[in-house]
Amino acid sequence: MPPSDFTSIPIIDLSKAQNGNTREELLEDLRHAIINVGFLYISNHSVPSAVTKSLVDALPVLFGFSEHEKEEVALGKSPHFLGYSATGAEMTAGHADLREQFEFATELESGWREGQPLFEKLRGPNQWPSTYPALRPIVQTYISELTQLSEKFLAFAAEALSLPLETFTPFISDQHRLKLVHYPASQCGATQGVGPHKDSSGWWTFLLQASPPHIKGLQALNKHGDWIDVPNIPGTFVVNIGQGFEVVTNGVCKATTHRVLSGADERYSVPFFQGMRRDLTKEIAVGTLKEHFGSAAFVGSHESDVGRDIDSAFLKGKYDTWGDTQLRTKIRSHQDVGKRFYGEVFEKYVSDA
Ligand SMILES: O=C(O)CCC(=O)C(=O)O
Ligand SMILES: [Fe+2]
Repeated sequence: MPPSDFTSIPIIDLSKAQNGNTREELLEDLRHAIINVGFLYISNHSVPSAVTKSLVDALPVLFGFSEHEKEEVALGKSPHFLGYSATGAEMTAGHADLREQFEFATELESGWREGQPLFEKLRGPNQWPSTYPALRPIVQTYISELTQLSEKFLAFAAEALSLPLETFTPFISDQHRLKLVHYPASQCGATQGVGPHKDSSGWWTFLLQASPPHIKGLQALNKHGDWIDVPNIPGTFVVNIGQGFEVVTNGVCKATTHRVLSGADERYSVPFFQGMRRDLTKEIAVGTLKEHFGSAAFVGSHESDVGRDIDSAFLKGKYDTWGDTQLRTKIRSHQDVGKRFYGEVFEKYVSDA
């Protein structure tokens, strides 16, 4: 069986890094996971359990908001695509997703000025619900912890791929995004919570499955086309590769397709999308590590892959920077925001194949 035909998701214990004897084992396991699976759990990650618990406890409160309270922070009002979107507002793989979500990001001022690239408008403040002031510190603490964890993880990833620890740091954005997601119980058997996709928001995704372990839903696709369950293992985060990282590693580390099935139980989850620098050009993204990832050390991992072509809107599209591609993706999935705040490029971005 080729190594990429995984049938379960590996668990990487980050505490192994503290001991010289187990560190090599950790790096070897990680190398296998990021080259051959694209999905993994991390345990002993050092994010305090009190931080995750506060966030998990906030979810039923937040999603229990009245329509009026949700409307107060509607994503449709934000040029930065931050806020609440209702069930059915998003489509994946041609079907409406059965989920509602609040999107937050690293808290930033909107400093866009005339003459700057339009994608700089993606940067800007969150919308905080006025009736739930306790939410802001909970979300901000969580974003700050996950920012640190994701940076620490990138250093491990670099080491596992035989690169200097800081290699990936210059690609990281000042803005990371966090979605609080609620999949309502489905009335009619298993339906699409979110359809098959690869994460397009950037580098890596760090997902907290925020419902009890018996509630399943997340699945990853292996090379045989089998859907492999990714159950909630308490105390872990699920980590998966985004399309940006796939591009920078020249396709050696693939963004793995995944989906969520909704079922008889409602489910909560919280993906943190580590952001990629908006002004990153294709030339730098592809060129910087081309030689390293084209070397013989990675040939074995390539050969059984059907699609050596990287399936990336960034590479396929007509836009030169990651920021332009991100803006296009956001406008296409939230056309009301696109029309309202990005009228000058709306038609171009939406009609462009
Ligand atoms: O809810 C989940 O478990 C995964 C969500 C997801 O894949 C996404 O939002 O990109
Ligand atoms: Fe995803």
